Amino acid sequence: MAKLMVAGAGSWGTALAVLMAEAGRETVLWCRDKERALQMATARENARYLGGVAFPEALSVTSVASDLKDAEGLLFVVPAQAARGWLERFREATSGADLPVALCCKGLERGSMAPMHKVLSETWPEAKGSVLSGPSFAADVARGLPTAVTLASEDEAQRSFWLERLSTPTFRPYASDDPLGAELGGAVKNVLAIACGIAVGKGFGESAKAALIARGFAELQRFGLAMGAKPETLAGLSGLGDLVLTCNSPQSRNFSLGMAIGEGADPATYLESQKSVAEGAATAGPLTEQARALGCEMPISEGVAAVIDGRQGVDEAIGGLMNRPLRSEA
Ligand SMILES: NC(=O)C1=CN([C@@H]2O[C@H](COP(=O)(O)OP(=O)(O)OC[C@H]3O[C@@H](n4cnc5c(N)ncnc54)[C@H](OP(=O)(O)O)[C@@H]3O)[C@@H](O)[C@H]2O)C=CC1
Ligand SMILES: O=C(CO)COP(=O)(O)O
Repeated sequence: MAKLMVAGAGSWGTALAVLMAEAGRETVLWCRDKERALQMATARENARYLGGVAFPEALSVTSVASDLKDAEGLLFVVPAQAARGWLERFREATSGADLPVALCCKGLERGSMAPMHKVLSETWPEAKGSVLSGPSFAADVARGLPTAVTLASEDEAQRSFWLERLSTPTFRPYASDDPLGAELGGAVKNVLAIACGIAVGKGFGESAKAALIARGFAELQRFGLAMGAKPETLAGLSGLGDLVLTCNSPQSRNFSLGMAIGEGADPATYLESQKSVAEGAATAGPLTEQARALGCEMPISEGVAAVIDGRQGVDEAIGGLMNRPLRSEA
């Protein structure tokens, strides 16, 4: 089997690269910073984002985008807001090759409101896009803990390509033909995890959190269906599965962001202090903008967007949610 490239040397890209290499697949991890790539290649670990996880022998590191020319597939793990520029660079580096690309980032692009597979088709139309999403903390996957995710593509050949390469004794991808649904679940759950974190940070207790997860899932479904996703995808690993994971653990950066806000932190100041990405913060705006355009009610996500953008304080946003007109649950 030829080698795979993983682009993006944050915690998730590194965990996926380690997973692939541990299973004996020749893997190259691309990092945008030349010096950091050299450091990782020498130290045989990514101390900045995934310290303590040794790089297997089959893993090499590069900062050269054109190394993708020697790869049979790309796992793209760059944060959503930076995806467009890097996809353009990778297309250029491969002269527009029709390469399998699995999109692993979870967010909507600010401005265009586009999901990542749309950004891929606009920037690199020859690429064969798939989506890898689902409940999977990088640290769990890198430690070899059992994990199940969704691998979605409309193209059967692409599903087979990735299922064969991604499955390991501890990592189980399930096939789906609904990349849009798989992507939207991952993008929306990040926004909802911020809301759950806020509730926990405020000390609201488990009942409030359960209510937010259930009403949040109603929002996720409403939005997903309005966008054209399949209901079974939204109720699967990449939707409900990832929502439950992310809304219940401080291991989640989105949940932790919410907790800090609930405890009184200023969102912008907190975000500036973090090296890790909390995708929900940037996705809340485009998500709610798109929802409004579709006439789709998302009051929890609206509250998160207002708090993140500084339009509302936390107490005002919570008051807004609790005082909405009474309605049916459906
Ligand atoms: N961590 C996880 O458990 C999971 C994460 N994901 C998704 O994976 C994606 C990547 O997140 P993750 O690996 O966690 O990231 P981390 O928070 O661990 O690290 C941030 C990464 O983003 C990079 N980055 C920041 N700004 C830019 C930019 N402008 N251009 C290119 N790269 C940039 C950083 O590079 P640098 O160090 O050079 O700044 C670094 O590699 C996200 O969409 C996330 O939602 C999905 C599933 C699980
Ligand atoms: O997507 C994730 C787990 O599936 C990781 O969530 P966070 O980005 O909130 O850490």
